[in-house]
Amino acid sequence: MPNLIPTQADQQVAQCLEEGRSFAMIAGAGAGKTTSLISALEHVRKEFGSSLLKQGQRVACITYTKRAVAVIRERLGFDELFEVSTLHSFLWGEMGRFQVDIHEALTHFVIPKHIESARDKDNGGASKTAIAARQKAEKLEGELEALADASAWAYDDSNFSNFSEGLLGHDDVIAVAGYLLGEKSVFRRILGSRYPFIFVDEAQDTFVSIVEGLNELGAGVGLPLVGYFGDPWQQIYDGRAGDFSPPEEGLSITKTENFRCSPQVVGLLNAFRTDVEQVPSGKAADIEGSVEMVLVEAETPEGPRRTYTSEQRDRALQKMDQAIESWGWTAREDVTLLFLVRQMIARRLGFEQLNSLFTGDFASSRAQDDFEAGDHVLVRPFIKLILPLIRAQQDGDQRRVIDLLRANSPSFSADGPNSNLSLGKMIELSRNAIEKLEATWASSTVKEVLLLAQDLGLARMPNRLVEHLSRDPRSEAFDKELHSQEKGDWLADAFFAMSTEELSPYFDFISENTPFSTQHGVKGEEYPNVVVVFDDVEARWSHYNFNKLLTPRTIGEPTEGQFDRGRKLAYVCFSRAELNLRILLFTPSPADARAELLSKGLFEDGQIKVVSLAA
Ligand SMILES: Nc1ncnc2c1ncn2[C@@H]1O[C@H](COP(=O)(O)OP(=O)(O)OP(=O)(O)O)[C@@H](O)[C@H]1O
Repeated sequence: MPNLIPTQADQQVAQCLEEGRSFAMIAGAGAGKTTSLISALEHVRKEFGSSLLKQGQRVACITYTKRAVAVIRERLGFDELFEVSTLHSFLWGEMGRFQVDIHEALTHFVIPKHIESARDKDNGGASKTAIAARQKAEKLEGELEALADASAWAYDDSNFSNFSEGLLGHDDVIAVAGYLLGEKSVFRRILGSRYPFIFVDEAQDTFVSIVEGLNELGAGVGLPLVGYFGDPWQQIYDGRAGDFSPPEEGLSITKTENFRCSPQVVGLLNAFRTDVEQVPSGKAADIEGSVEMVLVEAETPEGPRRTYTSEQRDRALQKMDQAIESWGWTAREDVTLLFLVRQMIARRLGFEQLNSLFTGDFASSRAQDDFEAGDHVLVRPFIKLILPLIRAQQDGDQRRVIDLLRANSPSFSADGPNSNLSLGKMIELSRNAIEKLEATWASSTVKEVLLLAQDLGLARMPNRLVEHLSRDPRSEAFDKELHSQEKGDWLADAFFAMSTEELSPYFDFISENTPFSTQHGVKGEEYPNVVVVFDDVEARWSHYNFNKLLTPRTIGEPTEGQFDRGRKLAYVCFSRAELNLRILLFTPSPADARAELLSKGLFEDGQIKVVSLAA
């Protein structure tokens, strides 16, 4: 990267690398943690690279997302010296050979723990929860018994394990790895000799048992060395290491620069967070930005389960629009709006029913996650092919139409039935097919469109989807407990019966073509102008309460969980702004909230505006 400003924290890291001393770099938002990580890796390459390679050793760099893996690999020039992977794939790659130990971990530790937690939920009574927990425990006990001679374990890139088939899901890979790192010194020794340098990016999001195991590996001075980079205040998912520390005799390093945010935004970050005092640095230090808080009087929710009705949601959005207009930010492309929940975004963009369906009773938490990622089996053909095709056709982009079809469509793929046609003929055929699809789109149900796409051989249909399409709709009334394993059928039936109208705005949101994002979805991002919208009515009450977090004297004290989760999420959101930050808080008592915020010194008088309902 050009014009990198050297920092004291990076010098301390370099010193640790020379001494073989483990370390943990704690750095606030915008500090350039990725830059520090890359310079550490480059330092190791320069000083120790050739001797490591001679001894068949490599450098491990564990990061959080597949996207980060790609970025780091590229920045290192795809050098074989480095093993850059996500945590799960790194761990599985190293432990997959230890089949006997995996078996021991599962039978002695992992499955018994699952059984224990199911038994804890069973009070011996006849409630549905107790019965379901009992059944789960019995099923697991049966599986555990049948495992006696199972030998081959594989990692199944999914949320759940299937023990009887020898498949481990995400969580259990972590649990097994934690056991091996903690209990099996041979495993630890081999890991340390294969990777004398192990770096962990986003360490706050690593699992506690893994940090504990790595800390044992990297303890003392000399190799192997473990280096963490992270920020405890940016741990926004539950059950992660959060407050990580270096291995024994390792060095804690604090990086105080903020290269991203204007001094005004850094001012708020420093008032909000007291463990690291950041210094505006580099080019950002010379920028003139701004921070403003708008307190909007919130309506009392009148919808089911203390939520807004659609009309109330619209009125809240209108208030937001007024505020945006008052800043002169309406319809600007350089403004990003961050919401806690998607329902508000879905209402605004026009996919509210779709969003409700995939967050409602018929959706498992996995179904919801997949929907949020645009990768649920029911929506996948629309997101991967049908909508991109229609858009490309509307834009007259024939090249893209053909590329999409070649990559995704059974009829037009390289080994498909039309593969030997001339390009002209392909274009003609595809145009006919897409025109048919477009004509059907406006007046048909989702199911009709899917069946047509299947008939035309346009979209590759996942097996689960084909099964749903070919069965009759479920006729019995849905029972939450009775049908908990089959609720996907009701989800599919309801989805198939919808019109296609909401799919297009959902596609735009998923493709990041709108100014909206969720607060959880913006980790690691940076935007010039940010509006953070806090509306507790829209939040899950037990998890987040931003009124209690920011104005406890006015609204009441948050629970420990609300406090901890809320302040980290708020910090992540505030710190995305490079230039200007706006915070919109819906509060039942704007005047009192204003007084409290001023007394806390988070904002100055001119930075807080109040909008009351009568306005
Ligand atoms: N040493 C440096 N000199 C100048 N600019 C830097 C330096 N390090 C990082 N930057 C710039 O600062 C910005 C923030 O860096 P980066 O996104 O890596 O921070 P981060 O610590 O990962 O932040 P966060 O934890 O908030 O996601 C980027 O625009 C990056 O290019």
